[in-house]
Amino acid sequence: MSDTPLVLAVPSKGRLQENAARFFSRAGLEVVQSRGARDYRGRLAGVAGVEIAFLSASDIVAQLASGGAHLGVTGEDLVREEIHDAEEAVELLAPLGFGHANVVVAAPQAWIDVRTMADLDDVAADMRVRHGRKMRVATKYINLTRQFFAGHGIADYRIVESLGATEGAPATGAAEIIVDITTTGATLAANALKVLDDGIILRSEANLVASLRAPWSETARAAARTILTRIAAEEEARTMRELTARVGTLDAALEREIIEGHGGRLPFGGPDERGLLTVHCPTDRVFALAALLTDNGAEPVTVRALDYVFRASNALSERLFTRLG
Ligand SMILES: Nc1ncnc2c1ncn2[C@@H]1O[C@H](COP(=O)(O)OP(=O)(O)OP(=O)(O)O)[C@@H](O)[C@H]1O
Ligand SMILES: O=P(O)(O)OC[C@H]1O[C@H](OP(=O)(O)OP(=O)(O)O)[C@H](O)[C@@H]1O
Ligand SMILES: [Mg+2]
Repeated sequence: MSDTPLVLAVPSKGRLQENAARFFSRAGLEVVQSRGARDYRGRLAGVAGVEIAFLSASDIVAQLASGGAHLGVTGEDLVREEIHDAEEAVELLAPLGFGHANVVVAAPQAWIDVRTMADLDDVAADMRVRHGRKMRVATKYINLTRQFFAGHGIADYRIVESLGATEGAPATGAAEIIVDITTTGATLAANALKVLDDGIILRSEANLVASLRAPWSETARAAARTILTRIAAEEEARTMRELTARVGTLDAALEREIIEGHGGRLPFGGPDERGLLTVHCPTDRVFALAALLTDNGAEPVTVRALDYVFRASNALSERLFTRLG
């Protein structure tokens, strides 16, 4: 039990596969597929105690919910839809900046008077009173739909479960409206559907998700620490730049301006014995900070991107281990 490996669930198909692979490789985590293995498993090069499970995005959610996987990359939409007690079962450690998609309520464009959920409520009541039947909603997001409609006080409807080509349901007569995921809107447009003005149920993206029900052995915890440390180190490096300049001495006013005025950090403290100062700052503050330094007589100012910034602790690990206790 104390050496139960960490199971890391990685998308093996679909929309998230390529970006997820890129995300791990950027963090220096090389996924190696075991050869000849009977089940679909792999490992992480150079990181002990890790088993990779290659699964679809929705299977990853199921494994995280049951504790069959410790960590995984999957869409928030699937987490919210498929785990009824998501708050207790999992922790969303970090949004990953890819796999963006909205879960939306869409109606036929021909319904020109229907723009909002309130309008939809009128349509539903009307259908019920005048035609004695309920408005049908085609979707695979049954739970998200129920919660959202209830939140808008809409009760006169019936869900028609749809497991593919949901956008076609209004045209075929299987349902009046739909709830589905959309990124570009092209599929909705091709089916003459429109998103209601207040019909965005969830703005989703891929997340790094931890299971709170997995067997968190010492081995699994150590592996998670290694993985999260690399991810955090790459993320910090990617979102900042390092400026170097000879300032001689650093007066208090300039130091305050660097830190408070520009969100800068002095990772190695004040200037070294040669008067060289190293500043880390968010990428969008580089030019302003470089100007500040040259205005204060420091030149030249060099700027570079870094690969990693390793720290003894990071927000991802802290989040996970606080939750695990
Ligand atoms: N345009 C999009 N359409 C659908 N999903 C998207 C889109 N963009 C990002 N995603 C994300 O990708 C996740 C996985 O969707 P995808 O359709 O790729 O799964 P899949 O591996 O094909 O599995 P399935 O066979 O169950 O559809 C979605 O739940 C969502 O979080
Ligand atoms: O807004 P768009 O950019 O046009 O994307 C939306 C489409 O993508 C998804 O389907 P997917 O391709 O994943 O097929 P699936 O339903 O078979 O999983 C979704 O169900 C829509 O059909
Ligand atoms: Mg799909």
